[in-house]
Amino acid sequence: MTNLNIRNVSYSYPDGTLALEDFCLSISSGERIAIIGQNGAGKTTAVKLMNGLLKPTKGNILVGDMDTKEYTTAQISRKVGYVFQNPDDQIFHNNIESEVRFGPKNMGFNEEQVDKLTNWAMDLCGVKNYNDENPYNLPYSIRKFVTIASVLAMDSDVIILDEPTAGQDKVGLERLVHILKVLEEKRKTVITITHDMEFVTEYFDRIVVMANRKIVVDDNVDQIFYNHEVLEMSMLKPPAVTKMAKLLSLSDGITTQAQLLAAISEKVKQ
Ligand SMILES: Nc1ncnc2c1ncn2[C@@H]1O[C@H](COP(=O)(O)OP(=O)(O)OP(=O)(O)O)[C@@H](O)[C@H]1O
Repeated sequence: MTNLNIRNVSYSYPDGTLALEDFCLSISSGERIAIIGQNGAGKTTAVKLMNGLLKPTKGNILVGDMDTKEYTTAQISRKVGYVFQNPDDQIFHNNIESEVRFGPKNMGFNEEQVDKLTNWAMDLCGVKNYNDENPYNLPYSIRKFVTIASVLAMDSDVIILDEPTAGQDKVGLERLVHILKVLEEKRKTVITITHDMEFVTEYFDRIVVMANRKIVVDDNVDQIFYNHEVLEMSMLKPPAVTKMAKLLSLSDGITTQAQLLAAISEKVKQ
């Protein structure tokens, strides 16, 4: 069980760019959160701070009772795993199994545990068949699943996925949804950054909307996509399901396909 507490955090990159300003967020163990918002809002910076890759310029981040400023990135990533937006920024072995084994091995798991975690993660992410391949010879979508497997194999309590649906076809999306279900069963905390609103509404409960280095809203899905002011401010487009529900003059709060179908069949009955 690892809670995250981000307290009044600001972050400036070495060139002076202020990417995050007075950012506050508390995440309880087991939550499923999507962070959304315009390009450059500070989403990736925020999650890199949660996993200790970056350290706050001001304020503090507590991962459980560990202040990220007092621990190395390797120590924090035992609790918070981060799957990079671009797999090529993460992969550094020329063989998939070595890539996936690296994390659990370095975390001090014994050989048997490393084998078990590596096999489980490679299987779940569908990359076992590519075992002996050099990851760089594989398509982008598969490379992304290699990086997801590498993070899952570390068995951290919190898993952060940066744009996991980017470049995925139907098969990839189905695999991703299956992975999310398995993580939910294991009561892992899942945080995703995404521009894919269908993905947000179907699989996440709590939405954090960012704009201009700050959080502008932190709420449930239905509260966000029916709030015109928030949509304008954060330049978000509501999911197709919500647009259709509005066109059909159905009740507010419809964000998933199941809700849309239920509302239409209710209307037909009337
Ligand atoms: N290494 C860096 N050095 C300097 N500025 C950076 C660096 N990385 C990001 N920035 C800047 O920090 C701000 C926040 O960037 P960040 O990547 O966190 O935003 P984001 O919301 O994740 O954007 P996107 O949706 O485009 O990925 C932007 O102005 C960006 O240009």
